[in-house]
Amino acid sequence: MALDDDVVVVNGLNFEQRHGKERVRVARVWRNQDGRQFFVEWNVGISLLSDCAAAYVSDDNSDIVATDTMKNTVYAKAKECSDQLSVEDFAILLAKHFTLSYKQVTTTIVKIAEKSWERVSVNGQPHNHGFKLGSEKHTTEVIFKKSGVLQVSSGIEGLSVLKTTQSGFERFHRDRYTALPETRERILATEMSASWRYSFDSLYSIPKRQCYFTETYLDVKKLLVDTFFGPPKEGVYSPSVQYTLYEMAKNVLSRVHVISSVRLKMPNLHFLPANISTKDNRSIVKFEHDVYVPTDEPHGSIEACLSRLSSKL
Ligand SMILES: O=c1[nH]c(=O)c2[nH]c(=O)[nH]c2[nH]1
Repeated sequence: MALDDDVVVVNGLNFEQRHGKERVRVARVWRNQDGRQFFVEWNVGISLLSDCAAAYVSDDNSDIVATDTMKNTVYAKAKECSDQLSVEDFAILLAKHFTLSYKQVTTTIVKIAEKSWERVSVNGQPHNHGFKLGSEKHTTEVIFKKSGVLQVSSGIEGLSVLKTTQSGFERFHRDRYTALPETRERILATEMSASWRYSFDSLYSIPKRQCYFTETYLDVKKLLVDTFFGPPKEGVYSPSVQYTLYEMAKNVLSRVHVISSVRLKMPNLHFLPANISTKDNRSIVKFEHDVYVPTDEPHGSIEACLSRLSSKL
C-alpha cells in the first residue's frame, strides 16, 4: 500500500516521518474451565503515521503519542482480550485502536511475530499446560488508515526444510567462471520465509470466526511444506529451487482464494559433497552421496512474488 499521502510540505521541503515502538514483548495465557490452558508469545512493533510535524521543527510535542503509551497499550489490550484470538486479530485490534483513538494519526502499521509454542504430549496425551518451542515464527503486518482502508498480511519466518534426494540442477548457463557440475542427485535445504497478503480491504470484510487467520496460516504452511516434499513415498523431483518455489506459491494462490499475493524467500543452503584426498591424490573420503559438509554461508538467495492479476500490490 502506498503511503505517499503522508508526505507533507514543511518549510518548503517534502517531509515524511513516522514513530512507534519496536520489540514490545507480551505473553498471554487463557485458561479454560476444563483445565486446558492456551499460551501465546508475541513480539509487537507499532508505527504511527501522524500529524506531529511541529515536534520536529519546534518544541511542541502536543501531538505526539508517546511511544511509552504505545507499549502500555499492547499490555492493556492483551489484558482486555478475555477470549483467545489470532495474532492477526490482535494486530487489527491494535491498529484500529491507534488510528481511531487519535485525531492526528492517519495510519497505523502493526507488525507482530508469534513464537511457535506448541502444546506437548506426555504419554501420547496433549498436556493441559505444557508447551515446547518450535523453530518457525508466524508473522503478521496490518496497516489501517483513517479512511477505513485495511491491509492484512501474514507470513512464516525461519521454516527449515530439507530433503535428501529428488533434487537436481542441470542445464544452467555456463561460462568460463562456471565450475559447478550438473547433478540430478543432491540435498535440497532451505530456511523458508513466506508472506502473503489477504484480499480483505476493510474491517467489515474480515471474517468474524475466532480462529480464521490461525486456520488459514496452518493451511498455507501445510500447502508450502507438502509442495516442497511431494508425496511421502516417492516425493517430487525439484529441477531447481526456482521451480519448486514457483510451484509452492502457485499452489497457495490456487487453493486459498482469500490470498491475493504470496512472496517466498528460499535461501539455497548447500550441503557440499565431502571429498577428501591427500596431496598425492590418495582418497581419504570418497563422496558416494553419503557424507556432506553442511554450510550456511555463502548461500544462494532465491526470492519471488506471485500475485493475482487483479490484486493491488
Ligand atoms: O536450484 C538452484 N538454483 C540456482 O540458481 C543455483 N545456483 C547454483 O549454484 N545452484 C543452484 N541451484
